Amino acid sequence: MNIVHYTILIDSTSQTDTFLNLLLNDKLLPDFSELAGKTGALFSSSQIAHYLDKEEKHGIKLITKNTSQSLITMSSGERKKALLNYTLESSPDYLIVVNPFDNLDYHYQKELKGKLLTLAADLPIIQIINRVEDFLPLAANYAKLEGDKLIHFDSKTHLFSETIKTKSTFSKLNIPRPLNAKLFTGNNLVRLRSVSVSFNDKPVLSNISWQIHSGDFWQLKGPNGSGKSTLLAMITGDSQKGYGQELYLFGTKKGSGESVWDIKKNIGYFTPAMTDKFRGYHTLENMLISGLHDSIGLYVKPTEIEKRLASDWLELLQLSAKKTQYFHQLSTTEKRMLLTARAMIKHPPLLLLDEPTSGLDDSSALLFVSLVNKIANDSTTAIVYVSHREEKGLDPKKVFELIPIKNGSTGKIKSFK
Ligand SMILES: Nc1ncnc2c1ncn2[C@@H]1O[C@H](COP(=O)(O)OP(=O)(O)OP(=O)(O)O)[C@@H](O)[C@H]1O
Repeated sequence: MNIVHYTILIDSTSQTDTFLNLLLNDKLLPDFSELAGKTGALFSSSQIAHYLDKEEKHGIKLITKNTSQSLITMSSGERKKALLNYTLESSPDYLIVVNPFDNLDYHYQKELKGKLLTLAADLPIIQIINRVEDFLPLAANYAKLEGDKLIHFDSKTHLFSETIKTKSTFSKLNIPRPLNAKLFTGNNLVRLRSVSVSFNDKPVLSNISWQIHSGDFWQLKGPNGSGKSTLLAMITGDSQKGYGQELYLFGTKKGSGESVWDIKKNIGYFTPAMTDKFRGYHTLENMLISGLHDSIGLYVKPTEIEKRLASDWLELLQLSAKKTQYFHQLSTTEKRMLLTARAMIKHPPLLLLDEPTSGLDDSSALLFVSLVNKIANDSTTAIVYVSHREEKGLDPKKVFELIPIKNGSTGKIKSFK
């Protein structure tokens, strides 16, 4: 049997959800005529979000029915593994994989690549990717999704030459100065000494010691399940695991009467999942100003000074022309840049960026990274950037790497100075 595969390149203009919907409902004939009447299965982060929502809302176990853990408590890599097993159980006629290697560590990427290549002997695979390095070598039909249009290419080389079009980087403008805010001004932002964490007797972090100082630029690395999110949750005050341990946040020992708000006001935070929280009609200006008030929408009338500050940020992001547009009208890349600017607008002592480029194409990732480097250069805000990828152009000064061993991960520091 001659199996037909597809490779489809996407970027921040692609209307991927609409495309997938049409494809799965047989509405993309004649392009995919050999799939007509067949049942496809989807392996994507949107499916994980769908099942997270379903399992939470209805208190049922779907993709986690064979495990003792709920989906919400799993690490991103563990969720992807669970989704793949669940998807393949339904014996689909064809498989759509969207950015399958995002959020996965090197070893699981390799394992998944092998698995998909084996499956491809019998199962048509439609790979939808935005990073050239994620290309799975399948003899395939090649196309690019531009907006809602599928443009066909006769070879992989022609398709990928499309991605080399680099977008402009930032102007020489400095990042706008903050307004006066009562934030922590000390040098020792975060200090952990021999901190350990277990979940239900499963050790995750073992004897972690780490200090984050004002102006630091860290990359936080470690394989799937090594405890990166667990560590971040302790720093943001979202985990109770730090109580009774040597964990100091912004000059205060964890558990000495501080509120979560005392911690959070000193932290700017961005992770791609946040984009979905802003569903209403928020103008770009209001979105930015809401970062000064730590609110999701803006519920107070902005002052002229706040408006001026928002306008300066929009100029830096080259979004001034879209000032009166709504957030949901922006491209994926623009949304991420705006939410990062929102996290940074008050120049918090600490900025946490959790896999901020996952799901971005190569040139968008480069643009995003240049914003992060600019923030690092133009401010005293310390940055912690979590990423599995060796992010091209990213310029951290130190790396904190979690190394899993039997009793939980230990931390290793690498400094580039
Ligand atoms: N509430 C919880 N209950 C049980 N186990 C948990 C809980 N939270 C985290 N874990 C487990 O702790 C381990 C570390 O998870 P964490 O999410 O911190 O890893 P990570 O390094 O961020 O991984 P990834 O790169 O896959 O996102 C995982 O094995 C996870 O299943």
